[in-house]
Amino acid sequence: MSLKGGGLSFGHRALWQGLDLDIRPGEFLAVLGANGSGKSSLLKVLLGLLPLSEGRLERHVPREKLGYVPQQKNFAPDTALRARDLVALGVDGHRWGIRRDRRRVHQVVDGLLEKVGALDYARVPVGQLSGGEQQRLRIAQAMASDPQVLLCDEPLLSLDPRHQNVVSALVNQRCREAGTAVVFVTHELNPVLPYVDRVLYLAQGRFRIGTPEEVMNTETLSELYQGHVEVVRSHDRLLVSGIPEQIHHEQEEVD
Ligand SMILES: Nc1ncnc2c1ncn2[C@@H]1O[C@H](COP(=O)(O)OP(=O)(O)OP(=O)(O)O)[C@@H](O)[C@H]1O
Repeated sequence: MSLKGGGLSFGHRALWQGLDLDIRPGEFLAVLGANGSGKSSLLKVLLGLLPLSEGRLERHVPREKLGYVPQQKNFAPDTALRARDLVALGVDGHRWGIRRDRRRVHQVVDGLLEKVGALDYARVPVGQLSGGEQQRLRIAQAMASDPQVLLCDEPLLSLDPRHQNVVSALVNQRCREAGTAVVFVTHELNPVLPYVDRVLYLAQGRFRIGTPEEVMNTETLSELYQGHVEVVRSHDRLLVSGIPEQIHHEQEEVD
C-alpha cells in the first residue's frame, strides 16, 4: 500500500502534504503527532473512508484483508453481545450467516482471547466490561480477520502498562510471523519502541519519516516543531519534552 504525494486538507487547513509513504509487508510503522495533527485521518485515508485532497493512494489489498482497530469508543452499557462473539465477528463477519466451520472459528477465537488475556471474560456482555477490557477485544477482533495490513488507532489507550506490553508484543508477532504490515498510531512510543521499524511523525502540517533513531532526536523534532524540543534516551525509553501547544483551529464563519 502506498501514498504518492498524498495531502489532506480541511478547508484552508492542511493536515499534511506531499506525503510519499510505502507501507511494506512485515513492516511496523508507528505514527506519532500531537492531537489534531491528522493521524486518525491518515488511517481513514488508507482505509478508503476519506478521500485525499491531493496525490494518490495505491492499495492492492482487498478490503477484508485490512484489519482496523478504531479509536476507542466504549460500547453502550446495555450491549448484549458477548466478548467472544465480538471476536468471532472478526473471523467471519464478512460472511455472516454462513458459518461453515464452527470448530475452526472457535479455535481461532479461543487462541486470540487467550493472547489478549480475555478468556476470563469471554462470556460477559461487552457493555459490562471496562474500557481496557473492551480495547483488548477490539485488537483480538482485528487480528481474527487474518489481515495483510493492520491499521491501529491508539490501541494502547486505556490499557495498563502490562497490557500495553502484551498488546504491543502481539501486534509485533503478527507483523513478523505473518508478514502483516502494521500502521500503529500512538501517543506512547515506548511500549512499541523495540518493535518499530519506522516512525512517521506529523506536526504542524509537516512530517518526518525514518527509523526511530533518525526521527526521535532533539535536532529533528526541534526542526519539525520549529522550537527547542529535547529528546533524551534513558535506558530503552525515550523522554520527549518541550513540545509546543498545538496550533489552534481556524474558525470557519457560519452565517
Ligand atoms: N471531516 C472533517 N471535517 C473537518 N475537519 C476534520 C474532519 N475530520 C477531522 N478533522 C480535523 O482534522 C484534524 C485532525 O484530526 P485527526 O482525528 O486526524 O487528528 P489526530 O492526529 O488523530 O488527533 P488525536 O491525537 O486527537 O486523535 C482535527 O483538527 C479535526 O478537527
